[in-house]
Amino acid sequence: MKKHVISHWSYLYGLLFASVGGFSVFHVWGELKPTADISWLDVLSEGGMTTLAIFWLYMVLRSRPAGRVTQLIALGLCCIIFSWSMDVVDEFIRLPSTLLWHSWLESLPIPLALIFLSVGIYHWHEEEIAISAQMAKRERHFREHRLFDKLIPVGGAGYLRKQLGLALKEASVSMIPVSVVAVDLNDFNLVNRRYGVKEGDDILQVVSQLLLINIRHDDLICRLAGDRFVILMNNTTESAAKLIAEDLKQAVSHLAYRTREENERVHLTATVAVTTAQKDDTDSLIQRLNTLIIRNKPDRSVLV
Ligand SMILES: Nc1nc2c(ncn2[C@@H]2O[C@H](COP(=O)(O)OP(=O)(O)OP(=O)(O)O)[C@@H](O)[C@H]2O)c(=O)[nH]1
Repeated sequence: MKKHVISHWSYLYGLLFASVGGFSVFHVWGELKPTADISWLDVLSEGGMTTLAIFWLYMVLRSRPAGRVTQLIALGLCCIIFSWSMDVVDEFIRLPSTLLWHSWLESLPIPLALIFLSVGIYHWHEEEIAISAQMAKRERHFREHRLFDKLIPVGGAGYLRKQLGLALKEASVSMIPVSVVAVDLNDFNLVNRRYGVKEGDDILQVVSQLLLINIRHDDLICRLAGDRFVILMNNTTESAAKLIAEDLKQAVSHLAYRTREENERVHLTATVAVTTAQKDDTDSLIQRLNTLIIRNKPDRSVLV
């Protein structure tokens, strides 16, 4: 069943329609104020507030997918923009005090806006909790999207180093084992060459999702470089990490990815390496993992 979704343009049309209605009220019943009566400071502050609210609406519509939360927040912001823009017009045009419209135009949209925004923010909060639960394997102690890869939605090398540093510090106090697993695709340059870099990007995205699904809830996955992913496993012995690494290797080799253009099945294989921290710092641990990956690489990988 097709889901009913309000297009982002509808908010603009609704706002324009309401504003034309509001301006018409001023035009029909109002009279221009003499320049001396205009408070330019109020015009400036109310105009600035309206511009800011338009910017908020733009940011919300640009960054959020269509849906209930976006609808409620956009409607709330539309009410605010309408009310504040009427405030600006009010600085230039005087309406007779007998006209009820006058107060309604400016004051009615604000309580409506607060209701829309409150309900919208409540549902946004619920949505964030659900997203945070899903993101737990990608971000552990803090959220810093600067360190996140735009293409592959997991942390990059910088994020891994930060998290590894924290984990090693914690482990030195609590004496719990910290293991790291590297998963490196074999002959990925051939995939790029054969299907193009765009398809290669899509494959990397799919592989990152596949690894995410197959790691445990408390593990953290990051992309160390190109086609190399590293999973940080707190409180995990080397033998336990090896079992998971083997599962990840199997998962990659069973992935049935089909290319968009040729609808061809891409057979991927991966090399895995596992090591456990022993009085290591971040650099020595990553260096050992990289050396192990190189050592474990097969002479030739299979790409059909
Ligand atoms: N599509 C795509 N390719 C990338 C990205 N980052 C790195 N690569 C490619 O990944 C390939 C990695 O090359 P290598 O390090 O030689 O790895 P490999 O071809 O898998 O060879 P082995 O690891 O020795 O099996 C290079 O061709 C890079 O261009 C990316 O973000 N997207």
